[in-house]
Amino acid sequence: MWRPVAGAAAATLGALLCGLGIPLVVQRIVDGPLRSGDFGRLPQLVLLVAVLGAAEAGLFWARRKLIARPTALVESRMRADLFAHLLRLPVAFHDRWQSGQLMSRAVNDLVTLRKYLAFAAVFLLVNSLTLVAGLGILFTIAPALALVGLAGAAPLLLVSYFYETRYKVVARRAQDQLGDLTTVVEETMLGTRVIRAFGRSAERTRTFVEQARRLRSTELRIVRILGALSTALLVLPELGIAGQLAVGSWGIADGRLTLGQLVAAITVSTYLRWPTECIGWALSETSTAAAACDRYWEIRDCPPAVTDPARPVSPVRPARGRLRFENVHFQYPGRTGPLLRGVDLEVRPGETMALVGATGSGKTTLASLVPRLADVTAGRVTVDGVDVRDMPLAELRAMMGCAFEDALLSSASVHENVALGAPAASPADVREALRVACAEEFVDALRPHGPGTRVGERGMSLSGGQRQRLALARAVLPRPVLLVLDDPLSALDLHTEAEVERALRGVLRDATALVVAHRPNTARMADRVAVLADGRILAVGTHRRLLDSCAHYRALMATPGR
Ligand SMILES: Nc1ncnc2c1ncn2[C@@H]1O[C@H](COP(=O)(O)OP(=O)(O)OP(=O)(O)O)[C@@H](O)[C@H]1O
Repeated sequence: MWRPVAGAAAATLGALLCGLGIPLVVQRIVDGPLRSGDFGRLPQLVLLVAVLGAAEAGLFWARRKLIARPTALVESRMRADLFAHLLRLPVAFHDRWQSGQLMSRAVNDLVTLRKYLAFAAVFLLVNSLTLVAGLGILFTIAPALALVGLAGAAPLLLVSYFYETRYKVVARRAQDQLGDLTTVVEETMLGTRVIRAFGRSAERTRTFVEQARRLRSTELRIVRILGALSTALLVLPELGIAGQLAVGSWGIADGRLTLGQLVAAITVSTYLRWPTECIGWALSETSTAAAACDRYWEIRDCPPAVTDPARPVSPVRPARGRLRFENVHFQYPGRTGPLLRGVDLEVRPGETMALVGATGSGKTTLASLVPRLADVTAGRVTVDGVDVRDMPLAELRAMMGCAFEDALLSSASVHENVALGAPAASPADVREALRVACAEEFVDALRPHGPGTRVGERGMSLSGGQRQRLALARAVLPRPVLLVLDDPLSALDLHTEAEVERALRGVLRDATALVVAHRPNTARMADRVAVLADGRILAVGTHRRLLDSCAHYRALMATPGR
């Protein structure tokens, strides 16, 4: 990768040197043929100017071609790395961060970085070298004129520093505001049903316009800063050139300078205006790229909370599926006090345990500790006696099937969605899972391709109950030893619920299952029920026995809608 980068830098340097060579030939023409009237060598010198000009253009073209591939590679590698990292970060991280901010970092900021590496960084390096080389040439042509030019350009350093510090702050603000704007668009598109149903379209539009207005005013500020900077970059060298003309004319009158020296010096100075301007632009791009880098590393530096163990312990083979929570404590970062404070619970091999509790009591959280979507703060969760934190993550997750309340599907086909956890599954396997989840009939009726039909973004072309049945099919497809189902029947009508229940019983017989349950029907289906209250297991028993012995359970089951 470094070869094309070095090649590109060499090509740019060569191009700029060709450009700088032209004034030297011009000096020869003015002080030679034009002065003496002997035009014999003029065609060669003119040809040399043309060759240098053509070489300059050709080398610029080569630079562009050479740099494109490595910078695109850097961009795509960084993006892939960030994406993989995002998937390793804890669920709590994603709950905290706006997805628009993450998207703008994974997409826009990396485009900014690629453009910087492809253009600005190379230009910054090469133009700085050109400036040094140009000044060297100026000094060899006419030291006095070089000093005058330098005096004109020196204040540029101060001016650049002044504007760059301001630009840096505003560039970062613009990138953050772009992230906020992306979030508004994303949330609005995802929540379009709710927004329209509650008549909030006008308000969302106002929010969007307000955010866009803020971004616009920040961008206008950027334009003002860059405008002032580029004016300074244009005017100050011009003043230097004016000074060179004045001092040069005086020198010619005095006989200390030749006309050729003055023309060459002015040509070099004029030529150096572009690198000077370019350095100003490249410095502002450096600030933008630095802000993009900061934003990238802000995410990349977040440590993944759930990682593979240093010394992994393989799950017991053949797995029996004994699931135990031993004195489990859990606290969400930033929350006061633990949510779970000493949960002890055992789910025997092949047993279905329903988990019941008031809203917000921590049922989903407790269930999510099994596939390690989060890790316990204290205590441990074991499968067949092995702490889940000691098992290789892939092996742990391969032995279990999960279905969550929100039944999230991606905009792929039904088959791809169901086979998410078992990509090698055959159409027959998928059909069997669909049968278990009572989804076969509606899936076959999907047009145009039945199970090959795409389900739209987040599966929104399906009803809530249909999505839930597909999520259930996805959980049972690999025939897992352990099933974690978070209220898998909540969006089903009573008739479908009874059907899915019947089919589920078959699957649940072969697996150990922890099922978060809100409805009595789901709880009744379980062998035993655990009641979660105040961060602990209040009671464990059969549905019938708990109805008789546990007032809290009775109250939960009596709540309308359960
Ligand atoms: N990522 C998070 N960060 C901080 N707090 C969270 C997070 N996720 C959930 N909580 C809080 O933890 C508590 C328990 O949430 P959880 O979803 O586990 O409850 P639940 O019993 O499953 O509720 P429900 O029956 O309504 O689904 C709630 O007060 C919730 O606000």
